[in-house]
Formats: sequence, C-alpha cells, structure tokens
Amino acid sequence: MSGRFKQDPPSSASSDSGGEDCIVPPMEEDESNAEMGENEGSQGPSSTRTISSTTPQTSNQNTLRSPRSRRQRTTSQSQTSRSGEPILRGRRRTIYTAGRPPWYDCQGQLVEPFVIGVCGGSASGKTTVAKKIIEELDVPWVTLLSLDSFYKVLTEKQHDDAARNEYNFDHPDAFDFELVVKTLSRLKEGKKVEVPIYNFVTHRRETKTKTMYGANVIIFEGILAFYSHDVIKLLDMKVFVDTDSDERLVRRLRRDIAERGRELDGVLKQYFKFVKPAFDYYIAPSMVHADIIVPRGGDNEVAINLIAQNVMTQLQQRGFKLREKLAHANFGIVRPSSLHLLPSTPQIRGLHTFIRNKDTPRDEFIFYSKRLIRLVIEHALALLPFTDVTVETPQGIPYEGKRIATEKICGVSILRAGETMENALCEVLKDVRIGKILIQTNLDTGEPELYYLRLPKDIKDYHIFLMDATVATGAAAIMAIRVLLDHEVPEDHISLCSLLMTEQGVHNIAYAFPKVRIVTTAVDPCVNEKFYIVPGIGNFGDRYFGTEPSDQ
Ligand SMILES: Nc1ncnc2c1ncn2[C@@H]1O[C@H](COP(=O)(O)OP(=O)(O)O)[C@@H](O)[C@H]1O
Ligand SMILES: Nc1ccn([C@@H]2O[C@H](COP(=O)(O)O)[C@@H](O)[C@H]2O)c(=O)n1
Repeated sequence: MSGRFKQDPPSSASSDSGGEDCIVPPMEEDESNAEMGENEGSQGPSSTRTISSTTPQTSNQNTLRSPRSRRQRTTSQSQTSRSGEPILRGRRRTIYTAGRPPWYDCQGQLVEPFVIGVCGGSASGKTTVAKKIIEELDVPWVTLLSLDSFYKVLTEKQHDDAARNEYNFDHPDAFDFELVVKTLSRLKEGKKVEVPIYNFVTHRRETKTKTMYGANVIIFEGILAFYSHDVIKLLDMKVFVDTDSDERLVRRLRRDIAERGRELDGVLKQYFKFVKPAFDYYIAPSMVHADIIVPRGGDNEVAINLIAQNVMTQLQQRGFKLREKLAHANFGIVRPSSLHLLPSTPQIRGLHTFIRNKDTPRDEFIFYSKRLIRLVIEHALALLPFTDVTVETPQGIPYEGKRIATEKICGVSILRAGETMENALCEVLKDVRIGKILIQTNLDTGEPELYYLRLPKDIKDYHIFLMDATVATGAAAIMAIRVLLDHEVPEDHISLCSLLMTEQGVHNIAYAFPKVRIVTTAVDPCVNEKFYIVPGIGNFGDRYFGTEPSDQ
C-alpha cells in the first residue's frame, strides 16, 4: 500500500500506530481480487473541471435536465430504495433488500459498479454532496461508503489521547487503507462485505457491522479519499468538495458540539493542532487527482446535476435492460449439453396433461405437480457423482452398491413457486438444508429484483439444488445463480431443477453458466410479450397456493 505523500507534516505526530488493524468479520480467505481497479479513469471525465452554480447555462440546458426528472417515480418510492439502506439486515444471515436490480449482463457476467470518490476537508459537505448525487441519480441501487468506517481501533493510550483531543484522527495512519482497498474491491466484484460502523462520540466501533453488497453505483467519501494510490485506482470519477475554510470551521464546531458530544475548546484545540495542518498537507494537495471540483459543496446544484448526468450516461452505456435482452437473445437450435431433460414418456406427458389443463381443480393440480416434482428431484440426484460401496445383506452376502459422493447438499428455492419443490427434496434427502431467495419482477422496468435472501453460512461448501417450478426467460434463475456465485458457490456445484422451461430460458442460462446442470421435465417453445411461457402452465404459484393471479 503506497501513500501519496512521503514526508509527514511537523504537527502530525501523535498516533503511535499501535492500534489493532480492524477486521471485517466474514471476509473470506479468497481475496485474490485485491489487484482490481485497472480501469482508472476509464469511465470518468479526463480533465479536472471546477463547477460553480454561476456557470452560464445556454444551449446545453437540456443536457442539464435532472436525471431524476426523466423518471416519473414518486419521491417516497425512490427514497426507500435509494438513499436509505439498500440492504436491511434481518436476523443473522437473513438479508432483505430494497429490490436489487440485475448487476450482471446477459452472459451472467458482473457489470462493474461505477465508483465515485468524494474528497474534501472535514465538514466541507462531502456527505451532503454524496447524498444529493444519490438523490439526483434516482437509480435503485446506490451504496454510500465512508472512509470514517475504516478508522483503526485505538489502544487504551490512544483512546485517552482522543478524549483529551490529543489524538490525530486526520493523519493517514489513523485509517486502515488496506481494508478500504479490500472492501472497495469486493464491492466492485459484487461480493458481500461487512463494514464497521463508527461512533464519533466514543471513538469506537459499534459491535454491529453494516452489510453491503455491490451496487450499480458506489460513492466513497472521506477526508483522505484520494490519499492512497490503490484507492484512487478503484475510482471511476473523482470529485473534490472545495469549501471555504472559515465555513468548514463553523460547520464543524456546530456539528461536533451538536452531534459528536464535543465542547467548544476541545473542537478548536483539535482543529488547530491536527485538522487544519492535515488539510493543508494532505487533503488540499490531493485536489490534483480530482476530475471535478465542486465549490461550496451541497449548495452547488449545477455541479451535482452535471455529476449525476455523467454517471447516468455511463450507466446507460453499460445497459441494464436484461429481461428484454434475454427474451430476444438468438441462439441456435442445438440444445446445450448441460440440459438434462427427462424423457417424454407417456407417464410424464400424462402428468403434464393434468397440470397444463386450465380446468384441473387445485387439489389435483397439487397432487400431479408433486409427482412431477418428485421425478425431477430424483433425476437431478441421479446426476450427482456416486461412489462404490459394499454392504452385507441379511443373508450375509456382500452387495456391491453405490452411495452418493456429495454429502453436503442444500436446496435453495426461488420464492414463491420454488417453495413447492422443497418437500420433495426433504423426502429424498434427510437433513437437507433449505435456503430461500425472493426475486420479483419490477412492474415498471420489467426487470427481476432481489428482495430477500436466506442461505446457510457455509453455502460455498454445498452442492446446490436450485428450485423454481417454471423458468421463462431465465432472468430470475440467472439472478439466483449469480447470487450463489457471489457467495462463492462453484458453478459446477449448482443443479437448477424445474418442471417446465422454455427454449429461450434453457439457452440463456446455459450460455451464461455452462457448468450449471439444468434438469427439467419439459421445454416449451417460447415466451409471449408478457414473458409468460407458451403454451405453459399459467402462474404455477397462484394455481398451487390458490391465490389470485398476480399481474406478473
Ligand atoms: N451547504 C450547507 N450549508 C450549511 N450547513 C451545511 C451545508 N452542507 C453541510 N452542512 C452541515 O455541515 C456539517 C458537515 O456536513 P457534511 O456533509 O457531513 O460534511 P463532511 O461529510 O464533509 O464532513 C453537517 O452538520 C451539515 O449539516
Ligand atoms: N473519533 C474521531 C474520528 C474522527 N474525527 C474527526 O472527523 C473528521 C472526519 O469526518 P468528516 O465527517 O468531518 O469528514 C476528521 O477531521 C477527524 O478530525 C474525530 O473528531 N473523532
């Protein structure tokens, strides 16, 4: 890890740097992504611009139109899905999200999030600017990460110094930049991270951490956001908030007294001893890295608007119209070798005849669906590796048999229809674990969105039976597979089990994830304009659970 500035300022001293480096709890060993971020500057503007709200606006009035105004969402809707918590953590490993849209392309490959770095002096308005950019963007999946979360854990001595305003929180040694790089890199890879929550009153971390996933846009803000070369490499756009020093001091006094439990004298002492010299020595010179300089911070609407506009253009170029693309993707007629279609015997066609008939009453629909589900699960099980075993029969004669080689099998159902397949799996595998993923279609965008996730902790060690009763374009199944891969489940440890799929769905999934086994009892020719399977079964979940047909 290399810092930006070689010499320390004379007044920076203090931190005896004995603070324990922070640990982000479930950071798995596989950190091979630490070398990421070679696209420095590739997405962002190439030259530094200072933007003031007094910038004349002439012919480009249209391009300055707020991205927010282009999308007719209600404010309350977008606020819940945007600025707040994109991930709400439930009990232990349950994750609720505000509806995460796809974060990968038609090939199932990750679309890298756009990372904006926001740097500036303390109380310059970095957080305010970051929040306003998020508001302007109005895209549903934006993550705000603060450098403050990466303050090192203090020793007792450092803690005593901090209580007397004698600890230098503005020196680079106060931060764990290695962890910043690890965290940002993982977020760029779409992986889950646990970020410490910092308490400015106690100078300590909270015991709880905050779960964050990758996102379409990540905003990283902090006084030393542009200090480390390795961090800079991960930023696609670099914004410097340039606010007058008197203004910053006044804001900091107000904020630290009102929100951070400080007293006037202490704030001033810390300011003149540490904050001001660090600004002059580390922060102000880092302005050279900025693509855009924003005078006055959050008040500068023109600048915020331009930044949002630029990010929207970048996002549009990356393209997120996934389901539509999947529905119209053109594949040959040769079916992939990863497809394991049960033979179309009279028995299977007979079962399909019951469940496809619109007049079949619900009890019969459930009965015959269960029989088909059992067949598909048994078929999927038969595809796993078996080893030779010899047992002795009651007659004392050896029997050369087989035993399933994979002991760890976990079912993951895509809610709701996938849930109907859980019982069959439990009947054939005792002690099987079951995880759940809720994916729903956004009725405005037509895109699948991830809402809920509950998976066993060590999911990467399991062979997964991913269950969904029907697969149309494959959009939901691809999202679920992507979630499993992001949890480090190997692709060839996934079997997708379904009663009915479409040609399109089979090809889309096989194209994106050729190592995933696809097991189904029938493949229908196509989807209609509403993405329903044709001829299909109708809405499997509604027919099975006896609920009113939804509009999805
Ligand atoms: N334009 C502004 N006018 C007045 N107060 C502001 C303005 N921008 C921010 N503040 C206040 O100044 C303090 C610091 O702002 P914040 O955005 O948190 O800055 P930073 O993240 O750079 O420390 C907060 O209390 C905030 O409410
Ligand atoms: N325990 C702490 C930790 C940090 N600070 C000060 O916070 C400033 C950074 O936060 P901003 O929101 O202002 O960017 C930094 O200047 C530290 O001096 C603190 O006072 N106590």
